[in-house]
Formats: sequence, C-alpha cells, structure tokens
Amino acid sequence: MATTRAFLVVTGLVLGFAWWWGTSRKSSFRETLYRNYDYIIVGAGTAGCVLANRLSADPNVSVLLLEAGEETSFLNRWAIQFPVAAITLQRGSFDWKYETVPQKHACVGSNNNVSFWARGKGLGGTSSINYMMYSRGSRHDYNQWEELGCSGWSYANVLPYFLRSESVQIKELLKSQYHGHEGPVTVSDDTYGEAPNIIIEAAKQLGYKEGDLNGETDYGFMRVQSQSNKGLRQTMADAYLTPVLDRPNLHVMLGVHVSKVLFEDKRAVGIEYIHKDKPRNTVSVKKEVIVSAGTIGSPHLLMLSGIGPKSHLQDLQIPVVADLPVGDNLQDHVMTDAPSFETESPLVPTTSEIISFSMLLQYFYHGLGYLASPVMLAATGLINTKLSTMHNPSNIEHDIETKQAYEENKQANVENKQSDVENKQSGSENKQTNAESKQHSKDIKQSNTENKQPYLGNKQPDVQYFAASVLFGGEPLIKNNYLEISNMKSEVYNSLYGANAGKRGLQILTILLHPKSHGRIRLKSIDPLEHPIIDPQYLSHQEDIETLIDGIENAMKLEKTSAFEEIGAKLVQRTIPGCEGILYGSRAYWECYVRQQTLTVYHPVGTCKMGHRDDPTAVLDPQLRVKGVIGLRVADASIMPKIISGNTNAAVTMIAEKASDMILSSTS
Ligand SMILES: Cc1cc2nc3c(=O)[nH]c(=O)nc-3n(C[C@H](O)[C@H](O)[C@H](O)COP(=O)(O)OP(=O)(O)OC[C@H]3O[C@@H](n4cnc5c(N)ncnc54)[C@H](O)[C@@H]3O)c2cc1C
Repeated sequence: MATTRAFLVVTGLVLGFAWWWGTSRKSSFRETLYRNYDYIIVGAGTAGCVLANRLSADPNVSVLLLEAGEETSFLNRWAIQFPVAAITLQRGSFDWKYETVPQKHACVGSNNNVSFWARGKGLGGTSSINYMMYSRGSRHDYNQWEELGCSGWSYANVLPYFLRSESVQIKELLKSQYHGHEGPVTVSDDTYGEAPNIIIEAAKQLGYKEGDLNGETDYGFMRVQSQSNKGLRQTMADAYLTPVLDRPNLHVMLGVHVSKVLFEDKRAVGIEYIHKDKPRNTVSVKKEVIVSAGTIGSPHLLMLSGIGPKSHLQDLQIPVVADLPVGDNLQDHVMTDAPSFETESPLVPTTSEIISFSMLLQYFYHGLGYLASPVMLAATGLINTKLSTMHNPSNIEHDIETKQAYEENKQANVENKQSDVENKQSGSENKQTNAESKQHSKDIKQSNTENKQPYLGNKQPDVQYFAASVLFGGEPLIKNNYLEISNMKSEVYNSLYGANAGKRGLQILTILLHPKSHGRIRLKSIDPLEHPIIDPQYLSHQEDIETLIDGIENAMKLEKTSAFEEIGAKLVQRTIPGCEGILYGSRAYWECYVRQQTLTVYHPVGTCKMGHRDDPTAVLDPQLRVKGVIGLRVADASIMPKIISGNTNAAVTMIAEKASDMILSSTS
C-alpha cells in the first residue's frame, strides 16, 4: 500500500513537472503579429537569440524573432539540458536532418557516401543540440579575416565581444583578462576523472604546452571548456532569450518558416512566411531584416528571395534582385576517428562505470561526474603539423628562438636607425666611419627583413584533437543510435568498433582545421520547404588528406609517452573494410582510412561570405550588409570568410554581439 502511494505521488510529481515545463514558456510566444516591426530577425538559433536580446534592449525599438522550429517538447527539453543525451537529439524533431550529396572523394564508409548534417530546429537552434565545447579559434583567424578585407574584424576588434558574451566559471580563469566575467554565457570545466590529466601529461611529454587555448596559448592542450552551468547545457536561448521573453517590444513566433525577403526598389521591406497550414502571410519592416538562419538556411532564403548567382536563379526563373556568389565558399571541419588506444587501467572508465548509480547520484546532487561531460570529451589540442613537436621536438625551441631573434632584430634595427642618424650627423667629419656604418646598417636591414617573415609562432593551427575518455563502440546499447546519426555502414561499425564493447580506452578524433576543399549550396527547387543541395566536396584537395595523415601520425606517438605507458595504453590496430591489402599504418593506408571515415564536425560556415566591398567573392560587406540592396544583413556562421581554428558556436555568438552594435549604430 505504502509503495503504491509512493508510486502515485512520484508519478504525479513527474507529470505535474512535465506539464509545468511544457507550458511555462508557451504564453511568451505570439500567435498573431503586428503589421510591422523595426527589426525582423529570421531564425532563433545561436545568432538570432543574441540579436533578439541586444536589439530589444531599447524599449523604443520593436523586434520580431521568427523561428521555423516548434516549441520544444518535454522530452526534448530534458535531453537538451542533459549533456550526455546530446546524441539522442540528432535525426529527431529538433533536427533539420540535412544530408549532403554523395561525396566523390570521401565518406566511403557511409551509406551512399552521404554525410548527415545535423542542424538545430527550434529555440537556440544548433546551440541546443551541439556538444557544448567552448572554443574561440585562434587569434590568427581573425587577423586573417582583417587581412582579407574585413576591416574591423581583427582579434583586437573581436576580443571585446567574446568577453561581453561570457561569464567564466573555471577557478583558474576567474582573473584572466582573456575571459569575460559578467556575460550571459557560462563557461565551465565539466570534465571528470583522470583521463584529461593523462592525455595532457602525455602531450606535455611530447613537447606541447598546457595552456588556455581560449586565452594566451596559441597551440597546445587543455581540458575541455564547455557552455554549461553546473552540469546542465546552456543553450543560447537559455543565455540570451529566455531572460528577456517578457519584454513587450520583443515578439517571438515559433513554427514560422520564412519563405522570402520582400523588396521594393532594392530595399528590404518585409518578409513572407509560412505558418502551419495557413496561406502564406507577410509582415513589414521599418528598419532592417536580419537573416540568422545559419550556414544552410541563410543562403537558402537569400536565393529564394532573388539574391544569388544570376544564372542559377535564372535557371529556376527567380527574378534576380542582386547577382552575388551566395552559397559558394562552403567550408566545414572534417575529422576522422583515429587513433584509438585500449587500456585496462581503471583510471579510464568503462561505459557501465559512467552510467553507474554513483555517477547518477553525483550528477543529480552536484551536477558533476561523467554524466555532466558532453560526449565524454576530456581534452582538446591545437597543433600546427608543419611545426609539430611530435615530429620534431626542437621545433618549439626553434619557434621561441625565432621569436627572440625577431624581437632582438627589431630592437637592433631601432638602435641601428639611431646610430644611422648619429653617423649622418658626423658623416662629413668622418666619411670612413659613415661608410662602415652604412654597411652595418645594410647588414642589419637585411637580417631584419629576414626576420620580418612572420615567425613560425604566427601560424594558425591546422589540426585540432578531441580526446574522449571512452572508446567508440564501448557501449553497444547506443550502436543503433550512433549508426542512425552518423550514417556509417554497419559493416564498418562492426569491424572498427564491434570488439570495443565494454572495454576501457581513449578515443582521439583528428580534425582538419583549414580545408582547402570548398563546396557550395544551391537550390534544388523554388519550394522553400525543400532542402537545398549541399555539396561540401570533402577531401577534393590532396593537401587536406596530407594534413589529416600528419595529424593522425602525430597523435599515434602518444602511445610511446610514459603517461600512456603507465596506463598500458595500446594503439588499436584494426583494418577497416575497403582498406584491406594496404600496409597498416602506411600513409597510403591512412589515406584510404580518412576517405572511408570522413566525419563532419558539424561546423559548416562561409556561404554568405563577408569581405571587402570590392571583393567579387563576397556577399556581405564588413558591416554584414548584403551588397547591392538596402536594409538587409546576415549575421550567423555563414558570414565567415574563412573557417576558424576551433568549434564555431562561441565565434557565432561573438559575430552576433558585434552585429548588434553595428545595427544599433547604423543610420540606414
Ligand atoms: C552535433 C553538433 C555538435 C556541435 N558541437 C559544437 C561544439 O561542441 N562547440 C561549438 O562551438 N559548436 C558546435 N557545433 C556548431 C555550433 O553549434 C554552430 O556553429 C552554431 O550553433 C551555429 O549558429 P547559427 O546561428 O549560425 O545557426 P543555428 O544555430 O543553426 O540557427 C539557425 C536558426 O534558424 C532557423 N531557421 C533556418 N531557416 C529558417 C527559416 N527559413 N525560417 C525561420 N527559421 C529558420 C533554424 O531553425 C535555427 O533555429 C555543433 C553542431 C552540431 C550540429
């Protein structure tokens, strides 16, 4: 009797909580709209949530935020918050379920050579389904953007926006000048156990630095920093939108698919949208439409609206508003699931230890433990394979020496200029001394020119590692889920991961940071609800293969470090189907491997490229305004001229923060 009563009480509480959770935000969303708004934002993803918050901060400005996804179901909201449940969100109702076209040079281990591209559909967009890793990329990425003609986007220019968005919770970084302390996005260290320490120690034994890769350290290793708070995911909707949903000047409508931006004489005057089964409707804008529909959604919408490559639009009989290379410049990080190391050391968990009762208690009481750690990511590293210490440990010293020589020569040059001036003054008195000095000056100038070549430390990282404290395939229960989200052929899964069931180990993922292979997005039809054609052209450039192989070979050297030897970590050597007959571990083998196991890191960017106004490959100017029209901007991951050296969510947040300042200070 007592048990039944307890059961009923608990069930009642759970259902009551579910009902409350499911309905608590509903009243904040609109079913009807005003006729016009000052600003219309398309897409409530990472960028859209930031913009909605910042633009509506002025109560005199009216803002409309439109999102295609519906309100999140109770189950989805639970899975969104619970970090280890992240993979259950892909291929579900919260995912657009995009797919690439079959890849000619890659994805051979996937069914039909197709890569599945998850993108979030609902409040928070992709920040609600991502793996929460907080990584800003390298300072050199943004300096490169500036050099490419994006004035105002150097590292010095963007750093304040990273700081404005962040509220770091990590003890060691509480005083760091590279981190923000009062922003909406909480950044935590949710790693757990010994695996992060072991990986970082091993990397140090290979000559790498341990340091804050979101701070002063250019390359090296660190524990994963994540966008979470006490073990709960923080979506960009949680951070930026939910706290301001009660602002009367901010209207948010869900389940609205924006089908077109409307123009009058090249000025954006509103948008057309599809809401449920109702006839298409429109809403007008007084100031600007801001498209934040993501790297796929934004070019899709622009092309449907007549902004895109002229001949492509004409083929589909879409009237051309502006002839721009929309959809080009598609870049994504690709990774491969190698190398992996097996161990019997209890310092590394099995999946049954991860999902144990004690870990559940740890998580629910303290927000700590393995279950708080997104996809068990323990550490990350940024390296430049051309400089890699794993190839040649003296490189780091060389790097430091080159930097020192550069600084010394800068100083010598200043001194030399000084002595030049002095010598000129005394030149008439002592021609001999002057001639010597000229020669000396020439020598110094020569050596200074040589040292002006950027010192090696100036280079961007070209490979990133994610190190997880589990082996892929360790938990057979999620095999079907994994196959479903990755589109991996089951025979590939079985031969690679089948024997990992229940085992301990460390999984390294090797990521290509700056692919030379670029792809594109094009319309499949003029139906706004039909997905566009996505072709990343993965690994179509041979250099990409070489860099990935360098990255794998470097990481394999971890096996020989004493940190790995102490836990008995052994390289897992299993030949993948399709690569039989090629010598295991040779470069030819790894080439075959990466062409088979080409996995997206889910970081597509670049399809509405920002650039100098005169750059014919740019869609946007550095103020993110669409060229050739008025009153229309794009702000999201699609604006990146070059992909950054890290995960993309923090950079998109920064982009939207900066865009909000540009929009609010604009007079157009
Ligand atoms: C599985 C996965 C793991 C990832 N892991 C990480 C990670 O660990 N760390 C990290 O930094 N990054 C990660 N990312 C990438 C990162 O989350 C994205 O780069 C970022 O969220 C993109 O933000 P965005 O604003 O450009 O687009 P989105 O967040 O995708 O927002 C676009 C929004 O627009 C809406 N929309 C699209 N079209 C329309 C339309 N026509 N009408 C109305 N609404 C529309 C969409 O529904 C969506 O809500 C991951 C991504 C995935 C998929």
